[in-house]
Amino acid sequence: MATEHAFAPLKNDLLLRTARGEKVSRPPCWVMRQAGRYLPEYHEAKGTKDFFEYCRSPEIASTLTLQPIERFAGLIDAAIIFSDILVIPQAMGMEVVMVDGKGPHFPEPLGSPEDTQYGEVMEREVDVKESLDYVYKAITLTRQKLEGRVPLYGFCGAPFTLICYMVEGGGSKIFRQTKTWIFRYPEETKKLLQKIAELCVEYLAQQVLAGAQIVQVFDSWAGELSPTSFRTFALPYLEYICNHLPKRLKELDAEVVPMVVFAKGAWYALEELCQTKYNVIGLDWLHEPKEAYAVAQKFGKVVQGNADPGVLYGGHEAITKVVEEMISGFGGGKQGWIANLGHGITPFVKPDDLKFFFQEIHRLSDVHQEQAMPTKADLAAAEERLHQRNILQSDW
Ligand SMILES: Cc1c2[nH]c(c1CCC(=O)O)Cc1[nH]c(c(CCC(=O)O)c1C)Cc1[nH]c(c(CCC(=O)O)c1C)Cc1[nH]c(c(C)c1CCC(=O)O)C2
Repeated sequence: MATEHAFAPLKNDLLLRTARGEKVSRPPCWVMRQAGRYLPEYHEAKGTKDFFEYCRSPEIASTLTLQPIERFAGLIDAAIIFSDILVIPQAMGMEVVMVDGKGPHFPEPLGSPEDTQYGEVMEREVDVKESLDYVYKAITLTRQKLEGRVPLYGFCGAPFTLICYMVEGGGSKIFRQTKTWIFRYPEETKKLLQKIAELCVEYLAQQVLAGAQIVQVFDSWAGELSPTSFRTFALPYLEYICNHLPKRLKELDAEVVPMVVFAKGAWYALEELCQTKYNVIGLDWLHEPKEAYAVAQKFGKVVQGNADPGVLYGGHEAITKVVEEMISGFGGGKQGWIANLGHGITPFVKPDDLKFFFQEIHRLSDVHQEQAMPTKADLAAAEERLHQRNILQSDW
């Protein structure tokens, strides 16, 4: 095993054990975007600096990563490195700025494959090991500062979601450019997706070498695709990543860590995602916990999610109800479930309401009687419902 860095032993291994499918005493929890704008200490640390400037500073990135770990000490079971999915397009030579209150902006998005820019991007040699060195340094420093309190997630954006940003130039409502690319230029789109998938493998491998203990691939825009388009432009590249990362890690003499996939909005692809080599399948709140859990159990997969992030605006009673539904739906919470929101935490949430969400996960999983695992009849019923929904979807 590569011993490039010596880190303190892990004191809380609930999440890694759950990700590997083991039984645990309670469900591990964390939330996507847990280091972010809802935290007053985030704004304090950030000052007036540019977003990507503090992503590039290992000292600042590690400080921000640790903020929720310190605030929610004893309640939270994982850290996620403070960075952004758009560092890959940056490594590919594209300029990305973060506009306050608006989100990411590419001053020169990728034009059509008929432009010379496409050829340039395709031919450019990209060295993610060198150009994203600051991310690996931030990971190593964060592991040192964590002193084994909780494990650290590394992450990247999925190829499809990354090309959405690269061609749209930012967020979008109608995805005009993305849809033009996939429907008008499918072959060129696939070549670009493949190039990005290869970069993702190397980028995640380097994150693990630097100290990431689990990795997550965010396909945040998957839900913009039809099931057929998802199978053509998203799934094969998600699969490329999970099929190649373990091999690359072995080559580098690094530990093969658990892999998480989060394809937001792709509820129709749950079974297909369960058939990949990802260990954990991230769920958004379009999934009914009980139904998704039964499907995942059938394939021996762990799930992560899936409360509607909006419940954190709804006060204690609403939070308790959603947590109850998750715990009973996800088999009692002692195996096969990492508690999380169904997408990133949103601005304006009161940190104490997130704290209450975590406390309720601890409290209710403790009082919850050990549940029987789903029966064969439960599994068959869940499968039937899923097929019904797929049939309905293809009729639309
Ligand atoms: C789509 C996406 C992006 N970035 C990311 C995704 C995938 C997850 C998802 O779907 O939400 C991933 C991401 N971005 C950030 C993290 C940090 C780690 C964490 O706490 O989860 C992670 C895991 C920091 C961030 N990334 C961003 C902020 C806010 C920056 C600020 O205004 O201070 C943070 C803390 C900015 C960002 N970055 C991005 C957008 C669309 C925005 C603006 C909108 C928003 O803020 O929610 C791209």
